This record gives sequence, C-alpha cells and structure tokens, in this order.
Amino acid sequence: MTNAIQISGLKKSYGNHTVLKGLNFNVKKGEIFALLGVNGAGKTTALECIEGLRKYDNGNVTINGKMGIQLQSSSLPAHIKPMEAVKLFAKWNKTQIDYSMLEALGINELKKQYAELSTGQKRRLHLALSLINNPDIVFLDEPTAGLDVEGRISLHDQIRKLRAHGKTIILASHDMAEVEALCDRIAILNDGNIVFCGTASALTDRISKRYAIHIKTEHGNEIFETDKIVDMLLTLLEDLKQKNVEVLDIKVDRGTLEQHFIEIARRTEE
Ligand SMILES: Nc1ncnc2c1ncn2[C@@H]1O[C@H](COP(=O)(O)OP(=O)(O)OP(=O)(O)O)[C@@H](O)[C@H]1O
Repeated sequence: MTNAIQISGLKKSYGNHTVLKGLNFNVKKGEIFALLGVNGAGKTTALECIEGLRKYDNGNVTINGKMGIQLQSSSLPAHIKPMEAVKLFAKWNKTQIDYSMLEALGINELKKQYAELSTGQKRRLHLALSLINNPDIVFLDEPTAGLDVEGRISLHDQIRKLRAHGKTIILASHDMAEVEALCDRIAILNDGNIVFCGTASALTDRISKRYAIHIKTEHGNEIFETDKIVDMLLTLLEDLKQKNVEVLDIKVDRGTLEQHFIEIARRTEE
C-alpha cells in the first residue's frame, strides 16, 4: 500500500520550548490513522505543520493527494445557515455546489443559523465543509470533542464511510476508546516523540501481559497487579487459605487500552 503522508525528522519549537523533537511516521492510503497524546502533547502542532498551516523548523513532509481540513476549533458568521455555508465554501473552492454531504451528515434540513446550532451540528457542518473540495486526505482535529455518545457514534460512522470511499483520514484525539473503535493505526505522541506506532491490538499485545487480580473477601476488596498470573494467583490463594479468609469473588482482567496508554506516557517521562 502506498503512503498518503510521509513524515521524517519533523521538528518544531515555540521559542525555547521544543514540542516536536523529530517525528517519523507514514500514513497509508485508505487508512484511518490517529495521533494520540495527552493535552499539550503536540497533536495540533503536528497536524498543522503537516497541513502547511504552521511553519516547522526541520524535517520533510510529503503529501500525496488533495487535503481537506477540519481544525480543532473553527467558527462561521453567526447568521449563516448550513446551506449558505456550503454555497460559500464551494465558491471559494471553485467546485460545484453539492448538498449531499449535509444530507449524509443529517443536517441538510437545518434552517437554523450557525449561532443556533448545537456543538454536534456545528462539528458535522465543519466536517461537511472540509469535504467540499472532494479531498483524498482528510485531517480531523479532535472531531468528536464535546459530542454526546450518540453524536460520537454517528460521526464515527461518517468517518468510516469516508474510508470506504477510499479517503485517508488522519485525526488527533486523546480519547483511547475512540481511536480503538475507529482507527486502523495509532501513533502515540509523548514528550515530543512518537513512542508507539501500530495497530490498537499491537499496542494491547505489547503491554497487556499485565493482569489485575481483583479479590473480594470478608475483609473487603483488594487489587494485585502482576505479569505472572498463575504464580500470583497460587500465592494469593495459598495465603488466604492459611489465614482462613473467606473469598467472596475473584476476577482477573488485562487492563484497558487507556491504562496502557498512560503507562507508555509515564514510562517515557521517567
Ligand atoms: N502558537 C503557540 N505558541 C506557543 N506555544 C504553543 C503554541 N501552540 C501550542 N503551543 C504549546 O505547544 C504545546 C503543544 O500544543 P498543542 O496544541 O500542539 O498540543 P495538543 O496535543 O494538540 O493539545 P490538546 O490535546 O490540548 O489540544 C503546548 O505546550 C502548547 O502550550
């Protein structure tokens, strides 16, 4: 599969604060790719350097295709209606007026003005506007921020449809559940570097050899973490038996992707 985006040695500082220390990654054509990191990790900076909206200090960015961009926060004149916004953007982009994306996003019927739209409706409108030039590569900066569960699910469906139509999507998020459900590959950004790049399941496999044993006894609940599950269970049960403690429940889990994300972030901070 060829690459839609190729990044090598991407560096960016604001004054003496280095935010990107030399990023190297590729985004394959037709995939949904996430840049994941905590607040302030540099996701927006990276996206906007790639989009050409911010100057970077060093490195190479290659884009193979036409871009469509949804910024983290955007605004339109308060009185404009969704259909008028589409007309305006189509004119700017010198493309035909096409309301089908408004329809697909469930906002074509909206007679409301921009200022009267809900956060979710605004997000969907901005997504529709970023698609007006029929881009090959769609950049989305925290596309579901501020949306409720239903809004998220519906937007995820739309993003998957874009992939089904052959588009490449690169998005920034700090929501593990979102990227796990939606993305083909994830790059975790921490302290200016990519500390992991691969599939969600590769991330889970890499570090999910850690288990949490939840034991409920007559004295209360306790959690024990281990990567040697059998040894730990035998030791714990032997101990409980010797102390003659009544066990009410035992549960073992492998931790969530979110815990792994935090673990990776912490490890690189140490
Ligand atoms: N224009 C700017 N001038 C100076 N510092 C900036 C500027 N933009 C961002 N920064 C700093 O760069 C760092 C990365 O910011 P950035 O917005 O790229 O992070 P982010 O991962 O997108 O964060 P969030 O999840 O909160 O949106 C932060 O410490 C931020 O304060």
